[in-house]
Amino acid sequence: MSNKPSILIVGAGAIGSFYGAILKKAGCSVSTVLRSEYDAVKANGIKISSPLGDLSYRPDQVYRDDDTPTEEPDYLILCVKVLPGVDRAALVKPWMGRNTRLVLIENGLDIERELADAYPDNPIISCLAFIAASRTEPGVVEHKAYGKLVMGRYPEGIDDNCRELSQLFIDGGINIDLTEQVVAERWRKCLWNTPFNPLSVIANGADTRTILDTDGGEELIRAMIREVMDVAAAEGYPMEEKVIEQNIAGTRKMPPYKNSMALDYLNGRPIERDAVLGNVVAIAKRHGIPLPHLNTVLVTLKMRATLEGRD
Ligand SMILES: NC(=O)C1=CN([C@@H]2O[C@H](COP(=O)(O)OP(=O)(O)OC[C@H]3O[C@@H](n4cnc5c(N)ncnc54)[C@H](OP(=O)(O)O)[C@@H]3O)[C@@H](O)[C@H]2O)C=CC1
Ligand SMILES: CC(C)(CO)C(=O)C(=O)O
Repeated sequence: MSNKPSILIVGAGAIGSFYGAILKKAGCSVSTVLRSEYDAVKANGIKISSPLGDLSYRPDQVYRDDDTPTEEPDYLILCVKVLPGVDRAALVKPWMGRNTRLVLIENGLDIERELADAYPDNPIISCLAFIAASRTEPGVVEHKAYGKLVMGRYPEGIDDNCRELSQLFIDGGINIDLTEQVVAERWRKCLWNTPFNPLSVIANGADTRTILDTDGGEELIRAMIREVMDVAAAEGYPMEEKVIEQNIAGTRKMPPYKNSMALDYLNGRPIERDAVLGNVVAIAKRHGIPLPHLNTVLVTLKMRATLEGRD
């Protein structure tokens, strides 16, 4: 029996399956809670192709989301999409032990609070994933590139749990940046996600190159990034002016890329509109900051959702 911590992944899609594989490589027992992909994973395990090699594995236990738990994990890693109507606190409830550390690997802003309120005695580790990965079939994941996690205790600090978990990820072969200020890092990541992800949906799943090369596209992205920066600054997270050009230049260096929201949209799955954009607009309203570009995109997405019968 391994003396490494036990891991339970709730929501083993692209991200959960990949980071589960990394912890499996590091010698942890890794179990999964699944919904639609239960049968496929139970029968065949999880198949992952990756530039890091074949990361396929069989989870130690494969649970359905309505199973009764037989174990209390040391770390519960939550990787479901952050969607309205999905009560993440209720979703993890059966699996949370008294000593379970709750780890979020999910996009969006202000997404920790509901879990911190529900589990005030369990440490929460918040992570930002810089990775390109997607599900191609049930139980099959394609990891295309990158993989770094930025990780810190929520709402701030770095504790022994962060140190232990980050070391396991490093042992499994990925880079980790530990941060004392994970909320600031969420804002920093949203400088990219909040403009690019929703805009790609409005533009029918456009990739980064199309967005930036379309006449007026780069200018629009620049204006949207600036709006996110204004809100971040009002929340106490000012950023240097140069990050705007750094985000644009960094994106131009990448091959044309469809972000996770574009892929959700193209595959007919719900999009994380509110976690990535709606929450930024709501926070701006509290500060009385006008966001002409971001608000236009948000309202347009809402109109679309109404027409498609999704809201
Ligand atoms: N993919 C990427 O490259 C990146 C993703 N992210 C972020 O990571 C997070 C996860 O994204 P990703 O892995 O791509 O998403 P996926 O859609 O691939 O995976 C989400 C998983 O959650 C499962 N799930 C949802 N509800 C439940 C439930 N009630 N019980 C059990 N499982 C459930 C889904 O199952 P089902 O199939 O049944 O719906 C699915 O397996 C998101 O916040 C995303 O924004 C961040 C950076 C990059
Ligand atoms: C930053 C990026 C593009 C990849 O990590 C992402 O967060 C996404 O695809 O939503």
